[in-house]
Formats: sequence, C-alpha cells, structure tokens
Amino acid sequence: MTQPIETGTGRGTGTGTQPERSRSLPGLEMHRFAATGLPAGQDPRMARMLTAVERNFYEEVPTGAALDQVLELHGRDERTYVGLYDAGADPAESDPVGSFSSFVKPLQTGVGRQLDAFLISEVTVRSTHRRRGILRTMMESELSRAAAGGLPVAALTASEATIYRRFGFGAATHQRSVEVDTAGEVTLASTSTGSMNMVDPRDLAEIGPSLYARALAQTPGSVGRVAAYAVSETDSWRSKNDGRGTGLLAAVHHDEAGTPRGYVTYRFNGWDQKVPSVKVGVLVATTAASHRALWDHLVNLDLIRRVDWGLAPDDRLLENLLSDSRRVKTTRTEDHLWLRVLDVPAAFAARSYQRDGEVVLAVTDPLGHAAGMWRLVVRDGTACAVLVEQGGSRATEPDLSLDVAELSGVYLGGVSAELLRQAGRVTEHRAGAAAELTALLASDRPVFCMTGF
Ligand SMILES: CC(=O)SCCNC(=O)CCNC(=O)[C@H](O)C(C)(C)COP(=O)(O)OP(=O)(O)OC[C@H]1O[C@@H](n2cnc3c(N)ncnc32)[C@H](O)[C@@H]1OP(=O)(O)O
Repeated sequence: MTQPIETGTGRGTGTGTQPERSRSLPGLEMHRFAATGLPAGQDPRMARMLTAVERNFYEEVPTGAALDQVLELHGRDERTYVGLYDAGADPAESDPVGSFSSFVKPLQTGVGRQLDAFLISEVTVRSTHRRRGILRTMMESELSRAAAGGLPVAALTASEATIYRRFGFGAATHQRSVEVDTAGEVTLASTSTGSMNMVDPRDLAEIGPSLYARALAQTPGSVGRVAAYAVSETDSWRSKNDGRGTGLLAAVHHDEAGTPRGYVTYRFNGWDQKVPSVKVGVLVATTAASHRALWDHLVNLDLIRRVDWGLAPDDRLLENLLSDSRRVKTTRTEDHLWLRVLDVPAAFAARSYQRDGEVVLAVTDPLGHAAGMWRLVVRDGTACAVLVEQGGSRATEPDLSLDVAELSGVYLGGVSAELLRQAGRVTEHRAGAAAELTALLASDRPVFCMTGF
C-alpha cells in the first residue's frame, strides 16, 4: 500500500516549515510545498514558481486568468513543488533558481494491471545557475522521498536523452512523428464500423476522461493524464482567445449500438501551407474497431492531403491499417517515457507475465534504491524478486549484470534486454540469459505512453 508523501508545508500559502539547507549548494535553501490550486493573488509562491518554470523553458509566461487556470490545474494534479531559493528568501516574494514538480498517477504495467508511479515534471534551473548540482540535489532528494513513501517507480519525459540515465532512468517507451499522405482515394485494409460524429470540443469534457481511462487500462506504458488535458482537448485555454476556442476540431466514434468508443481532435494547419494538412492532437481509441474508424475519418477529410501526428506509437499498426502502407512516413522517432525502478520487488510484483522463468540479476544503482543481486522468479503469472546478496561475498552467481537504468528500461517489456546486451549495456554471465529475460518480460500488448506530462 502506498503511503501518502509528506509535502513539508502542507496546503497553506505561507512558507510554513523550515527550508532544507543543502551542504553541496551553499547560499541556497530548498523549500517544498503543495500546489494549492488557488489563484495567483492568493498563492503568490505558486505563481512565482510557475512563472520561473515557464521562463526557464523559454515559454511565454501566462498572466491574469490564464495563470490562474494553470494554477488550478496543477492543484487538481496535487503536485508537490520543490524550489531552490537564495538562503533566507521568502518564496512568496522571490523566484526559485531551481524547480521540480512531482505527483502520483497510475502507470499501466500490463492489461488490467497498474501501479502508482511518481511522475516528475517542470524540472528547470535558471540559466545563470546551471551545472552546479541543483538538478542533482532536487532529484536525489525527491527520489528518496518517493521511495520512502512506498512508490515503486518514478517516471518522466526528458527534454534531452543524455540527462537522466545517471539518476537511474531508462527509456521504456518510444514515440514517433508520422505524416500520412491522404491525397486521392485512401482505403483501409479492413472496413470500419459504427459512425463518426463531429462534436464541439467542449463536449469531450464529458466523455474524454472515461474513454481515456478505458484506453489506459489496455495500454502498458501509459500513465494517467494530467489535468491540463481537460483544457487542451476541449480547446479552452484562457491564454488563447480567452478560453473561447481556437478552431480545434473534434470527432467521436460510436459503435453500432451507439456507444462512444473513441475520439480524435485535430487542427487545420492553414491554407498558407503548400500541402493542405491537419495535425492530430489527441487520439483515443478503446477498441480496435474504433481506432480503424478514427483513421478512416482522418484519411478521408475533404481537401486535406496530409495528416500529421506527433505522438504515434512506434509500431506498424498504422501502416497495416491502410491498404497502402507507404502512405505513412516516419519523420522522427524518440524516447518517450523514462522509468526508474525504486522498489524492485514491488515493481516486478505489479505487472503481469505470459510465462514462467527465473533469472538472477546483479543490479548496480548509484543511488542505492534498487542495488543488489536479485533472484526474479515468475510462476503462474506472478513475480517474486528476492534479494540474494547486497554487498559482501557472493553466494550465488548472477545470470546478468546491469545498471538500474537498463533494468528500468526493460521493466515493461517494450525494450529488449537481449538488444541491450548486444549494445553492451547488459552483461551476460550465462549464455542466453538476456534472451530469457526478454521473453519473461514480454508484454501482452504494445508498450506505449499515450500522453505527455
Ligand atoms: C522531467 C523534465 O522536466 S525534462 C526538462 C528538463 N529541463 C530543461 O531541459 C530546461 C533547461 N535546462 C535546465 O533547466 C537545466 O540545464 C537542467 C535541469 C537540464 C540541468 O540542471 P543543472 O542544475 O544544471 O544540473 P546539475 O548541475 O545538477 O547536473 C547534474 C548532472 O547532470 C548533467 N547534466 C545536466 N544537464 C545536462 C544536459 N543538458 N545534458 C547532459 N547532461 C546534463 C551534469 O553534467 C551532471 O552530471 P554529473 O553529476 O554526473 O557530473
């Protein structure tokens, strides 16, 4: 059972408890506080935090009602913030030089299996304070808190692929950008069923969350969505046209019985483009038939000759959906969800398995959380990971040696341990052990994270 993570200052707007001094960062103090969801006028500390985050990402800083809307959404996510401030500064009156937010959402580990994951976001350091260890201080502190609170894994999406491995994160899911050529007559390999209806994006407020929850339950590698989706898919950002909408289009698929099974949002890229095209925003399908119907709709839009999608699974489903697979062009493939195992037994017990097996893993972990020699035994779909050695002399020889970053990358089965062996990231001590681990962790469904955070 996951313990609630103490946030230090609770939900008040004052600075409350004592800030933590960091020995490695003289002159700075770490404050931890919860997002209250209150408007900027009532919670200047959160308003300053959010402003600093946007600045450090080089983004436009929201003000007025637009800022209040984001503050409210972050309150709904129950985010905890960590900020590094000049010693003695009041966070209600000063900007942090470092920011870090975290919140708990479900991570789908298999069909029908979930665990509570520690999601990390808004990690920024002011450009004048970079490369002094501020990120390291925040990350180490918050991973320890998450582990102490009983959360078995942490997760994030990375701005750069070279930052987070040192903290034990491994890329566990991948995504791609695709351009689908829809010029002329486009056919699907199989006919679609049910009906498609154009709706006002605001109508998605009712069905969007429940359809996403059902799609999530079928998609290992996906996590619960942040509250901001309720605004983005209903086209109601206060920062844009004062929340009155910006021309986002939305279509819902109903099955033959009239039950909504999926939806898609998309935006026209404009007549000034050489090729008239639309860009997909959110695509949620709870059945294979719904997925086909949504694509049937997209590829047959009048006047549109290309459909762009930046969060497509890195599989061949779309290619197989169309009669002509060459209409799908992949323009970018990237890591997406980075996972970090914090509690080996709890993480491995929380997923499903297709076969029995046993493998001994020697795991290195610079932060200690997953370090040791683990015997992973799977029987009848249930895994038990037992620590057989931690430091000291060896009673058992490992089958594989690997860093926690690799263990975390292969955990969901979307990345192959055998492939990592070939890349030199996993060391095999018993021939065939990496292939065995790959087979043991194979997922019942393609591993994909349907959302960003
Ligand atoms: C989960 C997310 O929110 S992803 C978004 C991350 N944020 C951004 O990209 C915004 C712009 N960048 C920044 O704000 C900062 O440069 C950060 C957050 C990436 C790094 O913060 P810093 O305080 O400079 O990092 P810090 O000094 O603690 O470095 C910790 C380690 O990471 C390494 N590191 C830091 N930044 C990078 C980078 N961009 N690429 C590769 N390695 C990096 C450091 O070399 C150091 O390595 P070591 O401890 O093994 O020697």
